[in-house]
Amino acid sequence: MERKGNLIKLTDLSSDFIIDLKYATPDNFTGVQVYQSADCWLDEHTAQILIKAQEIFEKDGYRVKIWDAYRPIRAQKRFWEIMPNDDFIARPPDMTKIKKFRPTHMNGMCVDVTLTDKEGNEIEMPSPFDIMDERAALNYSGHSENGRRNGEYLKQVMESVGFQAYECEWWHFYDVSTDPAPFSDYEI
Ligand SMILES: C[C@@H](N)C(=O)N[C@H](C)C(=O)O
Ligand SMILES: [Zn+2]
Repeated sequence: MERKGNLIKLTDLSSDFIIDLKYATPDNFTGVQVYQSADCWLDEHTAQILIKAQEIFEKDGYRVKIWDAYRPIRAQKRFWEIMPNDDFIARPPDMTKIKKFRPTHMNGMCVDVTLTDKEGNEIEMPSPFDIMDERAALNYSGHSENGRRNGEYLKQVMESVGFQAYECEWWHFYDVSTDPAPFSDYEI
């Protein structure tokens, strides 16, 4: 199995996911392709609990689509330059000073996900991905009933396996059930 530090390629563990990394295409808030490849790298523990979630979703008739997983520090810096807003972008670290790590995309311990039906059609969710305003929050009052219910179901299953939802972005989940790995800057 190919590895980069704590990271593994999700497709080496499972072929059940729909991998659609938005930052490997120009179809994202930056308007340009940021990653060189569409390979989905994750911390190994994070991948294992995501597979547990996927098994639950599959029993309920859904598939998991992944919009983002491991994100190198260099990409996080680019995102922050474009959108320096703590609600929607994690502040890039000063790696010369950092002493304690936490789950982020920069150690492959966060995922941005949605759900599809068995045929791969996205189901209705609270908002489009990376909308970066109050509509991204699951508790925004203007969502459709169906979108809100599906967002709550996504959150409930993800939290049942060891992720924590992020209140400002319904699609973003932290692996809070293991020790955080160091951030890294592998080219992907
Ligand atoms: C940029 C967005 N998809 C995202 O992942 N935001 C969180 C807060 C992050 O940058 O870690
Ligand atoms: Zn995210």
